[in-house]
Amino acid sequence: MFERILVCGYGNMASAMVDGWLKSGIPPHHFTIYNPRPKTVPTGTRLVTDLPPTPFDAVVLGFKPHMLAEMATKIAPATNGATVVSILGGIDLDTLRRAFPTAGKVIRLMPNLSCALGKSPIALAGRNLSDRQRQAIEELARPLGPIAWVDEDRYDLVTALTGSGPAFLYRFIDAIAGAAHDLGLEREDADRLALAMVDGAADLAAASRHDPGALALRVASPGGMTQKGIDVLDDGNALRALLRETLTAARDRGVELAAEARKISR
Ligand SMILES: NC(=O)C1=CN([C@@H]2O[C@H](COP(=O)(O)OP(=O)(O)OC[C@H]3O[C@@H](n4cnc5c(N)ncnc54)[C@H](OP(=O)(O)O)[C@@H]3O)[C@@H](O)[C@H]2O)C=CC1
Ligand SMILES: O=C(O)[C@@H]1CCC=N1
Repeated sequence: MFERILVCGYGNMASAMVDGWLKSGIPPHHFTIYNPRPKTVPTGTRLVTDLPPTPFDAVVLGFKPHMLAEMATKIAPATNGATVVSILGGIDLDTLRRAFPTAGKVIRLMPNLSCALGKSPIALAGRNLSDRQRQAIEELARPLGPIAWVDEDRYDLVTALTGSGPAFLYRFIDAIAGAAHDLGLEREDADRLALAMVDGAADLAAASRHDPGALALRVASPGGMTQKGIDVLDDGNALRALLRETLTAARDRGVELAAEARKISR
């Protein structure tokens, strides 16, 4: 188990992870949070604006991918012998290893914001890990949500699905509420009803023995209202095609981010 954890960069994602870890019962004094500008951090964690000279078991990279080269130099001493855990979209294991040559192991961990509730799928990738190292990583990841080890050649696709996915879903909720408003509902009512509908539908899908495709058929009575709406989404495979394009664009941006980081780190 990692006990001395340095979190580098404390923005939207890293703060959601710390919230998830604290909610799971990990003692707050395990966390040192490094951010160049002061931030409000949870009680009992330690905020530093300069890196302390103390060693760490794990260093979580919570900054933006384009900062990798600058940060690698800055935080190098803290990564000596530590497990580096990167949430940086697109940045591959080879680039991370070049950036942190004295780290113990380098791991990719892809969360989403739901890890604050312990409900984010967590994609993991790493190489040549002993059983003990795997176990330590899994113990760190599990409080944030269900974990899956992923081959690196599919990692950007998984990132598009589970890391970026909440943004696509939020857009869907916003769009269906917006459409209901366009057709005559008060916007506030439409927002509230759309969110409650998604909340219940997601819970039901998670608890159901039926897959979402089959559940859709259980909603749609033959010859009824829902089927007419589904026909619009299915016409020319419109929804599926739009989402394939969406995931492709997000996935391919990961490849570009990795290429940009490799250029900088040479
Ligand atoms: N947002 C999301 O849902 C997800 C994000 N990610 C990944 O998480 C990472 C962070 O994204 P996100 O949280 O959205 O971005 P944010 O902009 O919210 O967070 C970035 C953080 O880095 C800090 N920072 C800036 N400069 C430095 C520095 N020199 N040293 C240390 N910290 C610094 C910023 O501090 P300040 O605020 O003071 O500028 C900020 O706290 C990215 O690599 C992204 O790919 C992965 C999965 C999902
Ligand atoms: O937008 C991004 O690049 C990151 C990766 C997944 C979610 N946010």
